[in-house]
Amino acid sequence: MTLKAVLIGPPGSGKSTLGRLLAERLGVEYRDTDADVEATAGKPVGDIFVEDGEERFRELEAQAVRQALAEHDGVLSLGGGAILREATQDLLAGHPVVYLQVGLADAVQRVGLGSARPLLVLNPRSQLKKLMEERRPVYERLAVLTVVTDGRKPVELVEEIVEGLSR
Ligand SMILES: Nc1ncnc2c1ncn2[C@@H]1O[C@H](COP(=O)(O)OP(=O)(O)OP(=O)(O)O)[C@@H](O)[C@H]1O
Ligand SMILES: O=C(O)C1=C[C@@H](O)[C@@H](O)[C@H](O)C1
Ligand SMILES: [Mg+2]
Repeated sequence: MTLKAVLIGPPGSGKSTLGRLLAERLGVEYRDTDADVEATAGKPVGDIFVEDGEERFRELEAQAVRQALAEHDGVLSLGGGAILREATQDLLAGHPVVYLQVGLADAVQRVGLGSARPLLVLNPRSQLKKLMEERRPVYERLAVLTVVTDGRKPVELVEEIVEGLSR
């Protein structure tokens, strides 16, 4: 078995939600680098940001992506900012990378006002807008398939991914 899909996109694009559903649909294992980092650090992503800093989180994240790409068969969802590291961008070449695109309105609605996302604690709307604008070119460049998720149901999106990757 080989890696079936790597999901990338900003917070709220649905990487974790669709990743789980896609893996179920394909009958393969699901893995999420945010969960891998939390397991390694022994604490939630938010606590790593606060106690150790974003740089430390990015270091752990880069290692988690490297390890997952080397050993995981199935569907892999990346943390929203994992693609910022050049080494990670290089590692993703040749993999079935799917960019989950989402507009600001839907993304804001989906992430809500919860504080589980450390980068969005202060003024989530403007933080999200800035982050999405900065990252969009990277997401687009790395993807072999782009799926527009606004107003679409997760189950429909999973079918679109399966179809898009089989072409
Ligand atoms: N297509 C969709 N339509 C409506 N709600 C959605 C959709 N996709 C995801 N959601 C909801 O949006 C929220 C965020 O989704 P999810 O956690 O999957 O995003 P993520 O891309 O993994 O974010 P992060 O980068 O923070 O890990 C969840 O509450 C989820 O149920
Ligand atoms: O977009 C980001 O930079 C992040 C997204 C989440 O998946 C987590 O990896 C963390 O909250 C940072
Ligand atoms: Mg997620």
